[in-house]
Amino acid sequence: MNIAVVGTGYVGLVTGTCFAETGNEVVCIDVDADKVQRMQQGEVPIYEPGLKTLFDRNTRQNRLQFTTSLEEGIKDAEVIFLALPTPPNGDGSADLSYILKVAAQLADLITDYTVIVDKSTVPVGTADQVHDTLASKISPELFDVVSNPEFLREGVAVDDFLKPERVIIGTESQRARNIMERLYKPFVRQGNPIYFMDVRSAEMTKYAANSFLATKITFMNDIANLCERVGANVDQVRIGIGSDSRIGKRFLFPGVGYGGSCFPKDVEALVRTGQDYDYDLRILQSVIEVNNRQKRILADKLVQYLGEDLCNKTIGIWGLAFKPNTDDIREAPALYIIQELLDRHATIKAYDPEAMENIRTRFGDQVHLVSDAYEAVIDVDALLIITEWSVFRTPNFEVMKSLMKQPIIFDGRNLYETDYMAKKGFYYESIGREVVDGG
Ligand SMILES: NC(=O)C1=CN([C@@H]2O[C@H](COP(=O)(O)OP(=O)(O)OC[C@H]3O[C@@H](n4cnc5c(N)ncnc54)[C@H](O)[C@@H]3O)[C@@H](O)[C@H]2O)C=CC1
Ligand SMILES: O=C(O)[C@H]1O[C@H](OP(=O)(O)OP(=O)(O)OC[C@H]2O[C@@H](n3ccc(=O)[nH]c3=O)[C@H](O)[C@@H]2O)[C@H](O)[C@@H](O)[C@@H]1O
Repeated sequence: MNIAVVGTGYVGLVTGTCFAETGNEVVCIDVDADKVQRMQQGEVPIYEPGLKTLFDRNTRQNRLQFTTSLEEGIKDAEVIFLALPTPPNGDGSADLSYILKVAAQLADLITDYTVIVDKSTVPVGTADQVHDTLASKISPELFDVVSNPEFLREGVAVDDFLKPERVIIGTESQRARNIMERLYKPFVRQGNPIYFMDVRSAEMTKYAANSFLATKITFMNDIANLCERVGANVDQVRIGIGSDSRIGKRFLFPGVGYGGSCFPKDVEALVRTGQDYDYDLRILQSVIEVNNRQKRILADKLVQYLGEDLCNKTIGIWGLAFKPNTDDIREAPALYIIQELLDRHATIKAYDPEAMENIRTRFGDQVHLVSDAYEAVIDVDALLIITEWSVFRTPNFEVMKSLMKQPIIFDGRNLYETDYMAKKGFYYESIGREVVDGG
């Protein structure tokens, strides 16, 4: 099938590449000329495990192409995926201008029946707006607008796309349904379902899923903070509740708050949708509040221990990306923690396996970026662990102790056993567990 994907970010590029992998002819379109040129020259502009292999294979076989021209890109397309940004407006609502602008452009270009797919995360009613935008210029016979929200996670995006637990397709058109089914069949071979539903339910499913997951994490962060106060260990509590299949083991890891380009904006946008319909989503309002507090918790712990003024202190940081296996720093807790430390005049040394370029763009030389984890602890007064990259899980603590000015660790991801850290001679604070002082 001929497919066009508009927007080649994390979602668009993975979507386009994976559809090429199953034999479709895919053209990816982006307004970022530099990005398009890099992709045309064989460079994958984002870090996403497994993507490069698929990208190379499909570009080599000419099933995956790139252009800045919408007109050229959609020329033969039966299906056009919109994988465009939907960033938050000032009031928390989703900015639909990217989507509606492209929809208006498509209205001037479509001449044969085409399925337009909202792949971006968009509020309930957006597919109707896209439909109306097109219908203001061309006959509704010439297109259907489908909602097909994406559930991939960054860091495992290719795997998630190739083996989705479910595919959600919102459409009332049998013709569009048949086309979408044909497209997705290769990905649901293992018996995972495609759920067809009405467009508004599909749009709502995406926000409900992200908001539920954000709530689950935030609930655990709240419980963790209480565990610290009552002398319980949140890791044991997590195992204790997670073995109840009604609760489930996954997404119960407490930490430094959820970040990323989606949970924060999507929870805000759903609250906003509630307000638009005179309904207060009170649980989600609390989730936002608790998460904002949690993002600063590691800095708060540090300040409580080392004092308010950090001007003569050097702080090491391990992990800058909002989660492991990505270079993405959008809404990463590290951004908030770094800003807090800078406001308190600390010197910062930081290491992340993939996200340092993005941090450099954001903070310039205010943060000393170093080339490995051990370098980031040389002469530091304390180390903060913000992202749970595998490389941080079993470091040589003897070497660390010899390099650090003081053996003090604030671990936002509970990577180590507290008893062990005490035995190794560290002052060690983590999330929802006892503080130990082996010094
Ligand atoms: N990043 C993720 O893990 C997931 C994101 N989503 C949703 O998917 C959508 C896209 O997200 P990302 O891929 O992360 O965004 P992104 O910001 O990484 O990529 C968007 C791309 O669209 C391009 N673009 C902007 N205007 C354009 C135009 N007029 N024509 C062509 N290209 C244009 C940009 O240059 C950029 O390359 C958002 O709605 C997001 O909420 C959904 C599931 C997962
Ligand atoms: O709509 C989206 O963009 C995507 O948002 C999330 O994916 P992603 O943001 O890539 O990453 P997650 O693995 O969900 O992690 C999000 C945040 O929650 C945090 N988290 C996650 C799990 C956990 O147990 N604890 C925890 O603090 C992570 O550290 C991270 O900051 C969802 O998991 C995807 O299903 C969805 O498609």
